[in-house]
Amino acid sequence: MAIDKKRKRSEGQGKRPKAPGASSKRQKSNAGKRVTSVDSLAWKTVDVPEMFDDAEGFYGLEEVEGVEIVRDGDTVKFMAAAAAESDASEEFGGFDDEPDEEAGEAQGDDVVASAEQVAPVTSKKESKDRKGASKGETEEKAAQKVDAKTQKEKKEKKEKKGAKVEQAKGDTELQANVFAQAADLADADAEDNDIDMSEWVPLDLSPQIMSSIARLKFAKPTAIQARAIPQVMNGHDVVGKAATGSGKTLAFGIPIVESWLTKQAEKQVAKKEPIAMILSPTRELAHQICDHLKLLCAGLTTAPYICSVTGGLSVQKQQRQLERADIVVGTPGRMWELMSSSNAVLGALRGIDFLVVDEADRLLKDGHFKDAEEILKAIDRTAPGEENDEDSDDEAPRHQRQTLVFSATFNKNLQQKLAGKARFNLTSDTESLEYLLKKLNFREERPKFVDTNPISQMAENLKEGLIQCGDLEKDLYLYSVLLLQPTRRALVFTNSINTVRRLAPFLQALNLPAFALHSDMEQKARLRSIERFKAANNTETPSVSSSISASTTSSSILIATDVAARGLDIPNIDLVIHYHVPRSADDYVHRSGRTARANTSGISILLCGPKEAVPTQRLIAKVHAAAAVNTSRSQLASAGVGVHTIDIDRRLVSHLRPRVSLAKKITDTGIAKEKGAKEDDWMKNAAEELGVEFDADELEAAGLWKGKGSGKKLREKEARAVTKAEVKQWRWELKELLAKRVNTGVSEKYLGGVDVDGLLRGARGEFLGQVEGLGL
Ligand SMILES: Nc1ncnc2c1ncn2[C@@H]1O[C@H](COP(=O)(O)OP(=O)(O)OP(=O)(O)O)[C@@H](O)[C@H]1O
Repeated sequence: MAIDKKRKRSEGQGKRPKAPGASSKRQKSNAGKRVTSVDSLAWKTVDVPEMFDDAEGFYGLEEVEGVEIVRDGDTVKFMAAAAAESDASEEFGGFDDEPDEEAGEAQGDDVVASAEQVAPVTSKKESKDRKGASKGETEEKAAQKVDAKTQKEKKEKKEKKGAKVEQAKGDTELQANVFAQAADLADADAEDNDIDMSEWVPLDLSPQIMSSIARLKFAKPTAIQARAIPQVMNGHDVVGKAATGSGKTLAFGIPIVESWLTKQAEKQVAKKEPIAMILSPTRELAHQICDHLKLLCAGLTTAPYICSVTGGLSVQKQQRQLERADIVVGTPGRMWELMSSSNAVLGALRGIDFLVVDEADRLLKDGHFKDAEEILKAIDRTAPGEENDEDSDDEAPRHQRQTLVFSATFNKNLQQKLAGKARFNLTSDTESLEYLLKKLNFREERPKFVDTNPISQMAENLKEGLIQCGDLEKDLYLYSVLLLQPTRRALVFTNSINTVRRLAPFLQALNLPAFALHSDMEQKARLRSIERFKAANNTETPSVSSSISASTTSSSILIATDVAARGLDIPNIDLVIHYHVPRSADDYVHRSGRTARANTSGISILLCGPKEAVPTQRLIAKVHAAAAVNTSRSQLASAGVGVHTIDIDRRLVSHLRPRVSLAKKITDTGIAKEKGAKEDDWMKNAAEELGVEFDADELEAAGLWKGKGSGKKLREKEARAVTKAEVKQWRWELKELLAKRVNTGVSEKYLGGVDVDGLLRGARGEFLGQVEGLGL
């Protein structure tokens, strides 16, 4: 008998499998049975796809065997053999047994015995139910499965369930978004049939995956998916290059899940070992890939368990998740930490079928290469403790696993090297990117190189603009752009953490909803910032209206360092602003790629100060070089290829200047005071330790110097001297200014019909005449 203790939810895809042995008439005889309570029965969690099992099994569904329901007048009784009762037996129906101290231990065996007993009696029904549960599983196999359930397994299951509940609690923050999307998917189920999936057919995917893709409403594969998926499914190593936002995650995700499903169907998954390890350069991207794959698997009857392993979150929890993972997504640092501290984990990861290096050009350099190198070395070792000799890498055995390397940017040399067309030049610099690429130890001599954007690296519907401004005017122009270019979400990139720390409160002072993201923040705060940025979604896109006030601008703004440049897939980012010119052309491509994703459109704007002019020119030339070679000058102009110079209406800018000055003064004062308080604390502690008296003025005088940075020090000192009353006054003035509307949209030719004075009086506004938007 299977009883749904909780209300059943629709499984989403196909019929939910019935619990094995479901039948109220399965027992022919009541001999040896007694009346018991529902809670005293030996309930077992229903075996379910792992990903749904995170919190409480299959939506909390439990089953019990060897029990008969007897109706006695208005009362329903449950007749069970002692074996089918749990150790938590209690008084029911006049029976008054002492609980057996060892019942818990005996219970498992008893249930197996009970299942064996009932199997022949219920075989017909059971077999029917099982057909619904898993394709082609025979009655005999089902019976064997029941046999194999030892008490040990049950214990493990219980422990696992505890761990799962804990994991689910801890992961709520990370998974909230996925489950919200999953709920939407469930609602969308009914419409699945409307989608024409014919363009996916040549990829020869399984019906389960096709159905999952249909649920995501992806009617056709993107170019990289269409070209890379068959190569991966045919067992090749693949190096994939495609524009930002073009669906690279599923280009490797779909074949990995396919492979897992095949193994599962062929019962090749003997013990719990991951089949894929996906390395990502940033924590946020790792979580996102994990969520993305979970979403793909949300409709599968049996799904792989996917987990993320990243810094900043509980190591123990991730260790537990890793032990049961089928697909692991992680950042190299934490991944190596877990691998190097557990032989079991290390051993399991040596057997992976797929190694994915996402954003490879970034992951294999920066601060990640050391850990990435350790990981690569460790998974190629043949036995624990056996080190590969770095000098004899050529002889390292080619592994059976497939290596998949993806990014939107690979420089030309690197492309050739990845494609096996260039020789490696291994000199003394063993920490070079080339060296690490060699370490990838591709299975094939030449991986398949799939390049879907050989000419332009930029997303197709991206418009690029450049605003020239003074070095000290960037705040003003940033604010002006945010007002003039109404967006649902805007992402502002800076080159320094300090600028993020300053710009977020600066924009907040101007009543704009700004959030900060940088690598110096606690991981939970980082994730919270992204969640808030995503949540504050004003679906109404404001247009350049006849008046500008704070309410007409972006519904949310994220100020970030390059930690947000790679891979982040946040819907409805319409605008990317480069507050500082990026350090490299590749950074520009990736930063700009946070907008205009998946065939949507977007704008990327560079704020360029005089000092940045030369690097900016070089950067633009590099990014658009290939396009320029293949396109005539007039074609370039008409097609909008390249970066357009934007002239912002100077009248508007000068009207906004007083607000910006006030907001800047308020913010700088706040930051200087906070910093000063911290420094004072530090000095006090140091003085205390030295046993001397702390005199702030004396110390400050001693610390004054006239060299580099002295101007900043002086400004900070002045800011610290500002009184609370002064700050209060500034705030009041700023409030007044922000309450004013800047009337911009009344075209001069209509002035005759407009009561301009009234308009100005009523709105306490300032009339600027017609102000165009950014003109992009
Ligand atoms: N076949 C498809 N049809 C429509 N949308 C898709 C398809 N495949 C993926 N997408 C969507 O496109 C968006 C971008 O995908 P993804 O994040 O994988 O891009 P990417 O190429 O990895 O970008 P980046 O280079 O910035 O990391 C995602 O929101 C994803 O859900």
